[in-house]
Amino acid sequence: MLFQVEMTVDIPLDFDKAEAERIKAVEKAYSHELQRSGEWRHIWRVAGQYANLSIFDVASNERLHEILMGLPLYPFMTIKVTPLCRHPSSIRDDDR
Ligand SMILES: O=C(O)CC1=CCC(=O)O1
Repeated sequence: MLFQVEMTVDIPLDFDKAEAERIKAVEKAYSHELQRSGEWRHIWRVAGQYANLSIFDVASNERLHEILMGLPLYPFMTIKVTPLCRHPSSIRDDDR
């Protein structure tokens, strides 16, 4: 099942800088692991914003929920999820 997920990050300006950098490093490792497994298929920076547009390919809604709840930056994020399905004009074999 494919989902577009937009994550917008908002870390308060007075939040401890070293702790923020630590959380971002853990977030990066978490993301890398899921990208290697294939569940986090794409991640793009939204130009001009501390936000990303990502594509997830997961087995269920519950699995997506589990992944998003596990994001180390989750407490600082606004998340928008859009379910996707194959477009009839797509020529890509992996657009399921
Ligand atoms: O910087 C972001 O957009 C938040 C984020 C998600 C995965 C990651 O490595 O950073």
